[in-house]
Amino acid sequence: MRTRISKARRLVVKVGSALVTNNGEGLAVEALADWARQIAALIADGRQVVLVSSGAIAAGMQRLGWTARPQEMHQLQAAAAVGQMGLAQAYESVFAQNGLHTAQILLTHADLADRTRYLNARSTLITLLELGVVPIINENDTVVTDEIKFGDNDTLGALVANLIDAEALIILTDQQGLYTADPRKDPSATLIGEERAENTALEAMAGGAGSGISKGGMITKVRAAQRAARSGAHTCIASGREADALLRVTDGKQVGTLLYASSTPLAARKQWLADHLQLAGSLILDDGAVEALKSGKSLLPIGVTAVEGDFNRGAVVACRTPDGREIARGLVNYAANDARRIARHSSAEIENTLGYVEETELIHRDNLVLIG
Ligand SMILES: Nc1ncnc2c1ncn2[C@@H]1O[C@H](COP(=O)(O)OP(=O)(O)O)[C@@H](O)[C@H]1O
Ligand SMILES: N[C@@H](CCC(=O)OP(=O)(O)O)C(=O)O
Repeated sequence: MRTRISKARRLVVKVGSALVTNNGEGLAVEALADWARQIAALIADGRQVVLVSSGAIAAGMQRLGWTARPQEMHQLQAAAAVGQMGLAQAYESVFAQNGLHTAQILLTHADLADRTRYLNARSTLITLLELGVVPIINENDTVVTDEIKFGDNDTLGALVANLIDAEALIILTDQQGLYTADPRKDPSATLIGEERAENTALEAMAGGAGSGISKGGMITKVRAAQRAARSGAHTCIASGREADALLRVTDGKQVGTLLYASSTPLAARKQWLADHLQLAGSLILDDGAVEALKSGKSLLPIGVTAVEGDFNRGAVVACRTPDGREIARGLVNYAANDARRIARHSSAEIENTLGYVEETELIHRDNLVLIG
């Protein structure tokens, strides 16, 4: 089972507030430097890593000299804005020592719920990974209200894993992994080695946060693993204080708790598309494009003869034969009006026609599933 995680090429690593800020005492620069060293080794090994880091509020509180976490939203937001500066500076510097660039990405729930913004965030992250940059993500605490909040970064980590089709989510925390009960409260609790992420019995074992500065606790980590599994990612919950934790987990060693997914990211993505009920429109293909799709290729604008409906970039649309039969469906890279303008044109003509190029394909083959 552990070999599944050792094979992962694209990883999301999440580090919690308690670890990042030495239990709220200030940024744990040595710990950050140690994760940067391990992440650099993973990248040198040909892997891609996104880091989701908490700690802005705790670091901000420390900088402002506040000893208790404030209740009021605007004070938390102010602390996060102050702390995020320190967090970004510290990461920039520890990754630079390993010859790596970092990129700061602050997200809200609304960014991932909106199809267009979702695709934009996905493209940006994947571009950064291909450039060998380490994206460092946190919730955009300054603008969040309850409706657009992830609330905890375990959920954010899982959504990022969904977003970029990561094969693994590694959650580093202040415990060795998931225990049968909260070890702070029940000394007889034992560590779970591995379990299917979808096993709902896990939720009953997991409790809330362990310290005043953290948000989620173990329950959000278990739910994050379930969410990550939906897009085919395995989750490992491990101690961020253990030497070489990231390297050992990705080497397939028995570290922490492995909550494994039952399908692969690509299979899960295609299943999600196949199950999609609401189609926002249709693309009518010529015979050549029908054949291309059947042989596993992407859909290029040149093979589309007509565009039906009104949809945005990122919508799920049907691909139909000239006589109207649905043969595939997928996530479209251009809004309906732009798709109409580039239909029947070669990909090289997209820029002249629209004045910009989003992607050379109308639908990429990873975002396309054959029907019937
Ligand atoms: N079943 C469990 N196994 C391990 N830890 C648990 C469990 N239930 C609750 N916890 C608590 O969850 C804490 C980790 O979550 P949290 O405090 O949110 O940390 P982080 O900042 O890393 O997200 C642990 O310190 C522990 O007290
Ligand atoms: N965005 C917040 C993260 C809060 C949070 O989820 O913390 P944790 O439970 O420690 O992962 C911050 O940076 O302080």
